[in-house]
Amino acid sequence: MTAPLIIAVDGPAASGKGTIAARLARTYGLPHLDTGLLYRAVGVGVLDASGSLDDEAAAVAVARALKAESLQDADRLTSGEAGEAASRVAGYPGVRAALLEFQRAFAAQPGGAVLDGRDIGTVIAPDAPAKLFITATPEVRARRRWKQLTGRGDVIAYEDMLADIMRRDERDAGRGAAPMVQAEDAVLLDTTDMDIETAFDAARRIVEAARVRNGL
Ligand SMILES: Nc1ncnc2c1ncn2[C@@H]1O[C@H](COP(=O)(O)OP(=O)(O)O)[C@@H](O)[C@H]1O
Ligand SMILES: Nc1ccn([C@@H]2O[C@H](COP(=O)(O)OP(=O)(O)O)[C@@H](O)[C@H]2O)c(=O)n1
Repeated sequence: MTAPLIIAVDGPAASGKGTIAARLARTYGLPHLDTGLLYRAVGVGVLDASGSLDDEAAAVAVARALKAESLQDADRLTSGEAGEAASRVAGYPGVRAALLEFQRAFAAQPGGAVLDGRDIGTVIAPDAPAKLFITATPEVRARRRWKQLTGRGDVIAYEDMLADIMRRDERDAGRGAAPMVQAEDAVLLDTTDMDIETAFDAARRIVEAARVRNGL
């Protein structure tokens, strides 16, 4: 029996990792988990309970009680407020520990899986045969996220979006618990000058090379 095809897709905000991960999942007929949604749901859960994002115990309690229903409100979870709250609670080791098993189990499905986030290649699925680290300049990423959010009616200035993204990058890369970092064996894909189609083609070629290398 061949080993399962686990595809780990990491990278900073609005680099295009979710878009690429979803398309890879469709291409290979694999289930896909956007792990950022888990952290976003915890952040929103703390805010909804009128808790403080500085309160680690409150965030851990929300993470431990997380249910599938908490992942349904796509509009709320993809808001700028949710992204900011997510990156605040994601720094707490207790929150990460509470979400670890679910993600590991998802990655370990017999047929394989695609997961995207910040620590998939380093912590959740360190043995994944295919690992990508998707990036782009902060300016291009801010432009993409600004277009995405204003396109659905959110009101935000590009300059504020850029500041949000840079602050979140710094927090995600600088934290002690599972910081955002390219895994040693991940392939870097810089999508700054690529449209979605070009970026996806490049990602698919990276996965194809990994399949050949691993006999999958
Ligand atoms: N290469 C690209 N060129 C232009 N827009 C892109 C590209 N990749 C993704 N996008 C768009 O940018 C936004 C953020 O992409 P997404 O995949 O959600 O990023 P991430 O998961 O890294 O936060 C989406 O609106 C998406 O359609
Ligand atoms: N595997 C993951 C996924 C997300 N996160 C955190 O959750 C926040 C939101 O993640 P996301 O992937 O939904 O964010 P975007 O890249 O889509 O903006 C990130 O800024 C990280 O702080 C994490 O710590 N680990």
